[in-house]
Amino acid sequence: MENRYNKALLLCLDRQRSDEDPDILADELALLLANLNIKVVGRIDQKRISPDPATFLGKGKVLEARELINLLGVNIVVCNDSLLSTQLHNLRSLLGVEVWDRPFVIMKIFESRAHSAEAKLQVELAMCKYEIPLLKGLGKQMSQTGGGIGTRGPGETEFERHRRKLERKVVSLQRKLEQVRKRRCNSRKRRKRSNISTVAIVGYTNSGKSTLLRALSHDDEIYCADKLFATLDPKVRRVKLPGGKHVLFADTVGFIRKLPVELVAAFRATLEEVNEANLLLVVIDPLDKDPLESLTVVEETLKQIGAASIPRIIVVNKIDMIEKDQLQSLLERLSLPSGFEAVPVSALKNINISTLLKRIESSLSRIDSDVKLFTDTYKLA
Ligand SMILES: Nc1nc2c(ncn2[C@@H]2O[C@H](COP(=O)(O)OP(=O)(O)OP(=O)(O)O)[C@@H](O)[C@H]2O)c(=O)[nH]1
Ligand SMILES: [Mg+2]
Repeated sequence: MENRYNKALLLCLDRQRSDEDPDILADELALLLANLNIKVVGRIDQKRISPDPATFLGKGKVLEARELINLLGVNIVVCNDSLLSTQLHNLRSLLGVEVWDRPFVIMKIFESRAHSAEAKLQVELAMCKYEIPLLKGLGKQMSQTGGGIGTRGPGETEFERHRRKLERKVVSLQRKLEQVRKRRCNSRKRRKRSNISTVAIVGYTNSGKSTLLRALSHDDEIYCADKLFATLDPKVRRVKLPGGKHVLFADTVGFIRKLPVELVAAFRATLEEVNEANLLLVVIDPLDKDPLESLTVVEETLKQIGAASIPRIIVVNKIDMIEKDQLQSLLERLSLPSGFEAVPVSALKNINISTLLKRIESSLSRIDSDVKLFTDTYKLA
């Protein structure tokens, strides 16, 4: 776990877009950093339509940041958005401390959680893909300014050499991951042949997906924890539904606002499990600052990975933690935009799990009969 840095200053750009609440984004970034044992000690905000191309926030705000860094003993600055290579390196040299952006923070957490060979490969690929564009142009910039960051850094050729090394590594990692994809693809094909339906459990990170898999499968070995991205090696469990039919429940890697594209691409092998599911359980955490906005993020990510058209059941989890009227109002707010009826449960306290199983069973049989109707019509045509 990263502990070289422990006191962070946030640089927050408020683009004033209605779908982005700057406070939610900043609080979430602080939580992400807390998962790396880094404490946020200060925050600088700026309302701007777009970031400053050279320094992310404007020059005045960067000077303000420099003062705060000295005053508060900050050793890392974190921006609440993606940084371009120029912005990253300018900020590092102007502020004199390490600078990260939000995608990098998420990748550092993934890196710290990756234990299996497959998860490690996927995170390594994402890291390389993230680093390459940051190195592009840096060599030129360094040679023009006559050195590296500060006065000592490597010159153009060294950056170029490093970039080429990373590019070769990407090719070799992609080759290895292709083998993983093929293996997973074959096991999915076997499952399909055995005619067993798969239900994927998706949702925001820490919403209780793995706990729900535990409750559905009665397998206490499944790893659950109060931390972001606890699951990077999702498990699949076979469960008997009340009517006697068996299904497979597949846990998945959690989603988050602005999940780095490099990670989505690298975790393709894992995320393909979602694409091929017959039904999705979309888990919502009512303790979230804005559960509906989190649901929108999940829906957008599902679209991004090509799983938007899979039928789904919304599962409002952790109902043991909220009042009845709070739940009622959430259920009402959910039914309108999503058009799906939601099932309230507590995965931890085993509340309403049997109702959920019945709902899953009836949804699957409806899907089966729709597929049959489609196939029969197709055969007749
Ligand atoms: N009170 C309460 N806590 C719950 C419930 N379900 C899950 N939790 C807690 O929420 C935290 C996260 O649970 P996980 O099941 O690991 O969440 P996840 O969605 O798999 O998280 P990631 O794998 O990190 O994306 C744990 O501390 C669980 O004990 C619930 O129904 N009630
Ligand atoms: Mg999990």
